[in-house]
Amino acid sequence: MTPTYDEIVKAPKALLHDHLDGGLRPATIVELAAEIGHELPATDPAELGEWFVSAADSGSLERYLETFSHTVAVMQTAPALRRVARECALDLAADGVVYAEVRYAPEQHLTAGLTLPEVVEAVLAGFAEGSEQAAAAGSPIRIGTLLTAMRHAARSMEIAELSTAYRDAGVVGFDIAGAEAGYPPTRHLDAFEYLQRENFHFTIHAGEAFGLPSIWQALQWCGADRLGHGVRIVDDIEPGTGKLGRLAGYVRDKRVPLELCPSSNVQTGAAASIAEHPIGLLRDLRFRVTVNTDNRLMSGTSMSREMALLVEAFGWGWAELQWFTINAMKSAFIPFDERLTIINEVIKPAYAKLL
Ligand SMILES: O=c1[nH]cnc2c1ncn2[C@H]1C[C@H](O)[C@@H](CO)O1
Ligand SMILES: [Zn+2]
Repeated sequence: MTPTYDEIVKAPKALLHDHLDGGLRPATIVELAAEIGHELPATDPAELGEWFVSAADSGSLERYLETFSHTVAVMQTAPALRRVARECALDLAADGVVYAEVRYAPEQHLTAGLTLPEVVEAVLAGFAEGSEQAAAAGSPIRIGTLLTAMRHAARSMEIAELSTAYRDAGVVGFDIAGAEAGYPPTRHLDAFEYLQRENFHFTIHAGEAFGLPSIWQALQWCGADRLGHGVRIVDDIEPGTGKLGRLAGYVRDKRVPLELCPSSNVQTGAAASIAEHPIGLLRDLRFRVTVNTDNRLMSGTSMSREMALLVEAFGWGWAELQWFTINAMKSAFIPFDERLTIINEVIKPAYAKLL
């Protein structure tokens, strides 16, 4: 039986790659912008939502990223950050996401005078509040935070230290994001080496707008646990035969998790369409594939919508959706026993009824 969108919403899902500043409710942006006098391209929430999707639909990562100036602008105070985080937890839970790792770059939220710890604490408080409300409403969700450093900037060591300082308070990992071409991950090698010495976890946006050298550096120089996107690994797979080059072989053999984000890739030009997205090939070749939203606002999407699009494009069923979900849970940055509990007590029993 082909899973329908409504059925997919009800099934438990796990999400590893979602940006806090890429998932605001349009109505919240309108309210927060009015409070601080920030000018928006539209003040009607529905229109604003459409504006984000069409502006992000740009064919280039750089232009896609320009849309974040409006979301980041309204996330500069503790109450605003807390609200955005609370609503993020509620929206993900309402979509049936039971485990999510949500990321954002604390260094982008300092323009009104907050300190880095104040930013982190406001977001953690918002996630805690939202998760409590979601559980009370019957949709429990566990949220782990990833702190991102911007790859064009020079604060990665500071953000890495901030991540480990809050590791027992809900921060489960570190990431770098932003324009990829011209900003290789090795620029931040000191931060990654620090995190390795601290036995901490990190993922790196790599292989999205730039190809194999970026993936190779992220893994072999920086020691990334996972790849944010990583979709360009297909450049190391021979068309037709599926023969893997050395790097693709390494990624598959080591079960390196790929945080694939289909709709986002179509918008930035990393994939021509959902149907032509390399996720089909990567899944057939049994890479450790996960499905993610990246930026729900900019893509007008949700975890359930991404899965429904894949079901439609590739004819996949519950077996594949369960596989993606378990892959994500296996690749999460929370402790092994906690991952196993979610797999065995939440995910498997629910999919057993659907399969
Ligand atoms: O897909 C992406 N690639 C690179 N950078 C991204 C992507 N989505 C969001 N970002 C950036 C813009 C945000 O302001 C920042 C932190 O979440 O991360
Ligand atoms: Zn991303």
